[in-house]
Amino acid sequence: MTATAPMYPSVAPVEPPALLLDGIAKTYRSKAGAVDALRGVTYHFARGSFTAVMGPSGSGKSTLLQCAAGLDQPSSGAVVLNGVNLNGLSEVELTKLRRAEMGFVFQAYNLLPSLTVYDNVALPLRLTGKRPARNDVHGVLNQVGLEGKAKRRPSELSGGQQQRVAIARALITRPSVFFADEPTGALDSGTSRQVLALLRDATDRAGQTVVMVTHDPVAAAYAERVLFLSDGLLAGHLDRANPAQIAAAMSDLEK
Ligand SMILES: Nc1ncnc2c1ncn2[C@@H]1O[C@H](COP(=O)(O)OP(=O)(O)OP(=O)(O)O)[C@@H](O)[C@H]1O
Repeated sequence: MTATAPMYPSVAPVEPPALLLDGIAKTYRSKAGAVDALRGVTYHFARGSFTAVMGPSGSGKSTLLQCAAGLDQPSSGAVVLNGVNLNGLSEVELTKLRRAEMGFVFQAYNLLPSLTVYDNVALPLRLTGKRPARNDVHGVLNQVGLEGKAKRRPSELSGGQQQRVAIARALITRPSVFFADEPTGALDSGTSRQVLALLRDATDRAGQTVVMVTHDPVAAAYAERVLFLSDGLLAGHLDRANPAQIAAAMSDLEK
């Protein structure tokens, strides 16, 4: 594994990174005491990159994703998305930015059970006040291989199909950054491959940026870079690694 020096560009890049984490730290305080979940993480995620984030349980992966997506605030440091510092935004501005620029794919698909597949996919556009074009909705359903399922309800679909609806819903706004937290955690290996291929495609064909937290070395191998977190800090990275190399690095970290 290669040590990950803070990836703060020494020369100004031609365009800002899709996502910059600038020294983010997060301390959770409760009656039981304080937990330093992140202890100063600096990293830039290049536009069009697919990065997996791995690390032992409790190393701070979910906290990193939550802070990066503006769902939680770091205790210190800054998150900058497409040149916009999230710290300076009001809750309303943050919600707007999230709806316009970010897509979310979680282990739990978070589909609305009473809506059809079509309406679930169209929802993010309706939330931004736009009238979804039928062709766009059918286009993303086609892209995820579910063109025949538009009128179904989520409960009538398999887990893998539901996750593909969730991906279609994330694709419809053409977000610049996708955040995925264990997107294949509940899926069998064949279905996982389809879902990961869709995320890979988002970076390769559409230049979108994917940040994916996973425990699965096979899933992580779809990313060109795997970042390892340990105890709230970046512990290193692997580039274009295969699942065996990723698993070996993980077991070293867990020793
Ligand atoms: N809301 C919270 N309040 C207090 N402590 C928290 C909270 N959320 C997370 N933590 C603590 O912060 C640390 C990092 O947690 P986090 O969930 O980010 O780790 P993780 O790497 O995603 O773990 P896992 O792989 O088990 O999901 C852990 O010690 C955890 O117990």
